[in-house]
Amino acid sequence: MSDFTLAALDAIVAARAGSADPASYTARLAAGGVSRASKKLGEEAVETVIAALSEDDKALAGEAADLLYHLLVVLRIRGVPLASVMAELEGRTAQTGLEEKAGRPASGGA
Ligand SMILES: N=c1c2ncn([C@@H]3O[C@H](COP(=O)(O)OP(=O)(O)OP(=O)(O)O)[C@@H](O)[C@H]3O)c2ncn1[C@@H]1O[C@H](COP(=O)(O)O)[C@@H](O)[C@H]1O
Repeated sequence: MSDFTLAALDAIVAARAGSADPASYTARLAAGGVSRASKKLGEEAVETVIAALSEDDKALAGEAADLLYHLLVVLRIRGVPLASVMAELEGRTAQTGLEEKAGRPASGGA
């Protein structure tokens, strides 16, 4: 299993979105603004659904990768840190009391 993380991809997206490199797809997408990037995100979401319903596992993994990448770009353009999304997910896990099953110690306290 790969050690590559969403946080590592987010760091790459941050660096590329802030660059003026004309070869960078991320830079071009970020320069296009939230409207264009959100449209791309929607297209990737639809392609992921189609892959889930009618394509093989490799195709689904590819579309899911496109979807996560474009989501990170939209979050970056909007200035919403990935950490905020992870904190939201962590909070939901804590609410259900399943932290230990997720491989994390319970947060303790009362
Ligand atoms: N993970 C990705 C990634 N996933 C998808 N894509 C790009 O997303 C685009 C989506 O494909 P489409 O066919 O829908 O889009 P398109 O027709 O090329 O583009 P549009 O004109 O429709 O916008 C492709 O150009 C892919 O290359 C990505 N581009 C970049 N990354 C990561 O970002 C890093 C930096 O990339 P650059 O910004 O290009 O240097 C890379 O090293 C990767 O780690």
